[in-house]
Amino acid sequence: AVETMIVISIHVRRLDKMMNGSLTDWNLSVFTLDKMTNGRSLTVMAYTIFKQRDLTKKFNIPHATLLSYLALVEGHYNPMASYHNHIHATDVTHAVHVILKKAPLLDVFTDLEILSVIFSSIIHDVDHPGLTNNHLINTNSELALMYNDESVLENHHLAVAFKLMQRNQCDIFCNVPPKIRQRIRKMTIDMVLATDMSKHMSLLADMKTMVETKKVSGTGLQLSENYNERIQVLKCLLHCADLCNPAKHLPIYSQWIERVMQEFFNQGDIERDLGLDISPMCDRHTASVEKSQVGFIDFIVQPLWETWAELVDPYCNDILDEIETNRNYFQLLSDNNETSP
Ligand SMILES: COc1ccc(-c2ccn(CCC(=O)N3CCOCC3)n2)cc1OC1CCCC1
Ligand SMILES: [Mg+2]
Ligand SMILES: [Zn+2]
Repeated sequence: AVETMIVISIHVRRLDKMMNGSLTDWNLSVFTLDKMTNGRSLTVMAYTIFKQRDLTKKFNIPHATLLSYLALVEGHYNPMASYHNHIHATDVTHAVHVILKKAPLLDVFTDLEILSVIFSSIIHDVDHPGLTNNHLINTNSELALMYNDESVLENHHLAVAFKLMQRNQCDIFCNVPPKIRQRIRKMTIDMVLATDMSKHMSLLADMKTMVETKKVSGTGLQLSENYNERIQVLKCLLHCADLCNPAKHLPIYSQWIERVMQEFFNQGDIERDLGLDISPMCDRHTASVEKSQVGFIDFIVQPLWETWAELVDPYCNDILDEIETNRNYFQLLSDNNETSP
């Protein structure tokens, strides 16, 4: 473990130097970062963000404890999952960090809220089996049995993350007063449970309601002290970051598509072998990758990011433009596949 710490701190220093400033570059390639850090991109990214935001000092987090916990969590992401592995967590953590740096959010959230949403992004898919909630439910899995079919994966990610914190020298909140610890835990549970796709439509509806009321005030984002209002925005922030692939340059976005389809097709293969109905977009023999992405963007990603832009950050147009560019690219591919045999 000691040599891990030394190696990681070398990467952190190198990353800090190399990335200082460009860590807020939306189109940073986490794939390159992961190669550079020998598969430790989550620990290096998270540690660097904690340092840059002074969270270790503000919450009295011992450095060795932070590194131990981050390395432990990173090691509990599933390397066999082509999409839901530690690199996806690096990507979402990085996206949360960059979104929080956007002008209209700079003075909105407290240090506690910032710590909580960054912590949530780090752990939000830990020990993901590379299968969907529906699959786990339909196959009577241990996880579905454990969580009574309700947000099965998301409950599991949370339980694993907090369980790992009980390991020796891994309690990063050891110097945080109990009431504050409880508040971090509550916010983290609320945010990670909200990454369950089955909550997407209600989350979006609540966000649209906020946009309506906010339009009345007409200023930038003014949040009240009300917990429910504040956590609402943080849930959307993490959900947007979780669904940020179509908002990236095509070479990056394409790698994520390859990975998620590999995971989906693997699930479809299992379902075919079990004689179950094959989940939507999971049949490698019939799925249209391009058409699926156009639908994903039109029905989920674009409406979400458009609402986010209205609520939080009118200057989100570069992200909305990227989503539209990517959408049109896959629409074109899909049309061509139709015409040419
Ligand atoms: C790069 O492509 C994707 C990137 C991310 C997602 C995606 C959807 C929902 N989430 C949030 C987590 C979740 O609930 N999932 C995880 C994915 O599987 C469905 C349950 N993430 C889907 C993507 O493509 C799908 C395959 C063709 C169209 C949709
Ligand atoms: Mg998830
Ligand atoms: Zn995720």
